[in-house]
Order: sequence, then structure tokens, then C-alpha cells
Amino acid sequence: MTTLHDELIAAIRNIPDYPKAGIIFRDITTLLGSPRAFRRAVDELVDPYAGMGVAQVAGVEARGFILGGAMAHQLSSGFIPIRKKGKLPRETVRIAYSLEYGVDEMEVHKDALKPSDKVILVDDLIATGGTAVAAVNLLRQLGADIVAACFVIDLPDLGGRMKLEDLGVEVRTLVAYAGH
Ligand SMILES: O=P(O)(O)OC[C@H]1O[C@H](OP(=O)(O)OP(=O)(O)O)[C@H](O)[C@@H]1O
Ligand SMILES: Nc1ncnc2[nH]cnc12
Repeated sequence: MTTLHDELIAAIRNIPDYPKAGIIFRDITTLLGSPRAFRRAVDELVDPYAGMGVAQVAGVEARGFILGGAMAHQLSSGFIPIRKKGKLPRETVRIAYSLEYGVDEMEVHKDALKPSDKVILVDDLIATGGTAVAAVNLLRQLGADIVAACFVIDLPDLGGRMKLEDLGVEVRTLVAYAGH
């Protein structure tokens, strides 16, 4: 049987010079379109957390929503959308952040969780860590107990994983690519 690592590498599409020159875009739409690779990735992401009393999976818009919804279903937990600014209807906490190719703001509803709720953060990919560090800070402002941050893809040369670990967050990733 193909290892999970090899199956994911085969299922992820690499697009050179998107969205701008010098970036290799790691496109997970092909992974999501593979029933087997999608299931195996989600199974692996949730595996350590079954039965741990995880209250919420928090996913970062947009690709973290797809993985996070599937993870929350498997863990029988809730799901918290961390959204780009201006999309949530009630009172929010908001934070600015920078990423590999730009700057943005994200926010979460103030009543999205209860203090001390066990929360898993998920996104498809960690690069500079700007997005994930901002998400951790938002969730912690609400009192979350962040059990781990999970990503399908790590770009370790961009240093994001280390930034999260420096915040005391356990990081799990399924595949890593050297360079950008
Ligand atoms: O570690 P970082 O350097 O912060 O980069 C990682 C983030 O970049 C991508 O999202 P993007 O901001 O492109 O948004 P999208 O999912 O809405 O396309 C990716 O899905 C992560 O959220
Ligand atoms: N290289 C990359 N591919 C896909 N999403 C990204 N987000 C930040 N860097 C990325």
C-alpha cells in the first residue's frame, strides 16, 4: 500500500509562479478531489485527538474550512470559522497579519468558544506562519486551550512551524517541501 506521505505528495499539485513569480503554489484541490487521499489526510490529522475532549476545531478561511469541517465531524466537536475581515455578523476580535505574498486581517466571533475549551487549529499549509500565529493569538484572546495546530503541508524553510512552537503550540504536519 502507498504510504500516506507518498500518496499526499502525488495528490498535491505544484503550480510554479502562482500567484506571483518565485512562489510554487501547493494546490490541495487535487488532494481534496481524491476520495482516498482526502480521507487518509483527515484520518491522520485527527488520529491523536480522538477521545481527548476537543471542544472545537478552528479552521482558517478558506482552505482550513474544508479540512476543519471534516475533522470536526470525525471528532464530534464544533467548528469555528476564522474569517477574513468583514464576513462575520456579530461582535468579533480582529487581528492583522502578513503572509508569504501579502497582508490581510482575520477575525473570529467573540462568543465562538468558552474559556478553557480545548481547540485544534487547522489549515492546509504553514509557510511564514503569519496566518497561524495570528489565529493562535485570536483564539488565545478568547481563552482557548490550544491542543495543537495541524497542517497538511509545511514549508519549513519559511520558519512558520518554529514560530508556532515558540508560542508553546504543538505542531503537526503531514508533508514538507524544501524551499518555497
Ligand atoms: O504561513 P503563511 O505565510 O501565513 O501562509 C499560509 C496561509 O496562506 C494560505 O492562505 P491564503 O492567505 O492564500 O488564503 P486562501 O486560503 O483564502 O487562499 C494558506 O491556506 C494559509 O492560510
Ligand atoms: N506556496 C504556497 N502554496 C499554497 N498556499 C500558500 N500559502 C502561502 N504559501 C503558499
